[in-house]
Amino acid sequence: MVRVLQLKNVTKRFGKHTAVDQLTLTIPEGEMFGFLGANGAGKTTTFRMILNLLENTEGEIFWHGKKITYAQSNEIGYLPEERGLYPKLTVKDQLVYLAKLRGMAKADSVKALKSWLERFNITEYENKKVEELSKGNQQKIQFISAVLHNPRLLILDEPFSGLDPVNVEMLKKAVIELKQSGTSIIFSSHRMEHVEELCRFLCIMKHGKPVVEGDLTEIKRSFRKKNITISADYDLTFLSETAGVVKYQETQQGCKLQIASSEDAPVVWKLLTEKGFVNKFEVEEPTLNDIFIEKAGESYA
Ligand SMILES: Nc1ncnc2c1ncn2[C@@H]1O[C@H](COP(=O)(O)OP(=O)(O)OP(=O)(O)O)[C@@H](O)[C@H]1O
Repeated sequence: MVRVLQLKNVTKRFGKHTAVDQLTLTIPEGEMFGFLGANGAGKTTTFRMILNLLENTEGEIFWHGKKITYAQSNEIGYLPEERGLYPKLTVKDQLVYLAKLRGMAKADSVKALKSWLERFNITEYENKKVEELSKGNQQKIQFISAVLHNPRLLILDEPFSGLDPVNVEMLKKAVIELKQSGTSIIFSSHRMEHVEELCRFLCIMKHGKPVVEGDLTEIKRSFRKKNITISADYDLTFLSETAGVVKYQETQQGCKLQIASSEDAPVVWKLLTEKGFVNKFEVEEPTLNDIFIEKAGESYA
């Protein structure tokens, strides 16, 4: 595995407050890495240190094995959660200017911009001021500004916020294609289903430290199975009162249960079979949302 970026024992303190605490992390090349955490967990602070916008208090950050410097910022694209376009400038002037700051020749940036605008069906906005665009279209422009200079590492913080479902799919497709063409991506989002769909590796932060880290499939396997989907022709509401059942939710075909521990599953099964025929009894892997709630203590349902 080629490592595009490595953080070793990186710490950031603001006065007495430790925002990032001895963080060690590897971002593999050409993969999409989910970087998650509750509000205030230290994600943005970490991004700012990677981008050299903030100095780390302790630890080291490596780019392809060498200490990262400000020069590498040209190889990184950043879509911050706080959007930062100049409202009074036109899309073209602004994006060409930002690409120039990252070392891109004007002719190349104009060409790349036209192709991205076409791809996102917004060619008519090239010479419009940013403030004249809808929120969703501003979001697409901000995305383009992060990718226009063909970065090797792309940091996306809530890239799909404010977009309608059609545009979410459009941006998602663009992100997947960038990954397939070799761009390494750090993806931060509170939308667990997006992370689950897109990321192979992830890290969940809590109070500046990782609490879960690794390959998503392996992470899921290592968590105990606590969700059961049940379908039967008789009334299942008695399960809401059953010991070991933490959550009972009625569905069209029956119910979904969350149990306290995987040992409760055979107990539930026994109770059901005593009552009658069970059409469906499926013990499922936890969702990323379940894992997040358990480990980071916050719900994003
Ligand atoms: N410039 C600063 N000065 C002092 N404290 C800061 C500063 N920037 C961040 N912090 C603190 O550091 C902690 C981590 O903040 P950070 O913005 O990195 O969290 P986050 O994970 O990005 O949260 P969110 O999901 O809400 O964006 C918070 O407690 C925050 O208040």
